[in-house]
Amino acid sequence: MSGHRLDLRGVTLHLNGTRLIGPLDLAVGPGEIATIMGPSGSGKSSLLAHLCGMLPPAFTAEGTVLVDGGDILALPPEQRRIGILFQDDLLFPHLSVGENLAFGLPPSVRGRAERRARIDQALEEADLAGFASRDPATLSGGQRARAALMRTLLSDPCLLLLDEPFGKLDAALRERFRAFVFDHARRRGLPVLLVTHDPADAGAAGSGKIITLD
Ligand SMILES: Nc1ncnc2c1ncn2[C@@H]1O[C@H](COP(=O)(O)OP(=O)(O)OP(=O)(O)O)[C@@H](O)[C@H]1O
Repeated sequence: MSGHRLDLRGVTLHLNGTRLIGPLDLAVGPGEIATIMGPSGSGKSSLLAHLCGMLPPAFTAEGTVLVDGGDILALPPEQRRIGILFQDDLLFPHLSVGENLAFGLPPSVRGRAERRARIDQALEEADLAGFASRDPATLSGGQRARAALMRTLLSDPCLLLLDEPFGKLDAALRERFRAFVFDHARRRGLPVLLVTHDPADAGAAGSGKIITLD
């Protein structure tokens, strides 16, 4: 299968000079989902922030992060082509659903018609055809969650980071949205790092790659 690969080599984080994480070694192949678990404060979100180039100043880091064999830590954050999804969908409330999705599109996608076509296709894939002009507040939790994922995927990422994205959804919705996210990651060949407290998420991920921080 074509797609992207993530390799963490000796990734270590220190917080105020004390080791918090690592050294971590992990290889995640195209469409594979690795799970990061561990108690509150163990550094799960900080690991994702490090990959994105958003680590707060109290932290220092060592090790290498390769995407498709290239060292992404050498790149500025905006060039790393990372998609991230949080527990809160973070849709902008003052913009329509379509305008929210437009934020995901890279500037290289030019022209009104092309941008509109990409957004409409994403909405269709998310079972949200015709929702472009809707106010996000009028969507159900599941619809908002799917719109947020599509906004992330429109940026054409090489890597998907998920920080408890299923945490606030009720059980039935959680399972459906999880399957939706995993399916999209697999079809696009995206390696995924999933931060979760729920062992059921790790089971559903199916890779058996579970990193437990302590
Ligand atoms: N901006 C910051 N400056 C200093 N320390 C921070 C900062 N952000 C987080 N920390 C500390 O870093 C440690 C790891 O936090 P992090 O949010 O990565 O943990 P987590 O495992 O994601 O926790 P949770 O499950 O509660 O979200 C904690 O001790 C936290 O207090």
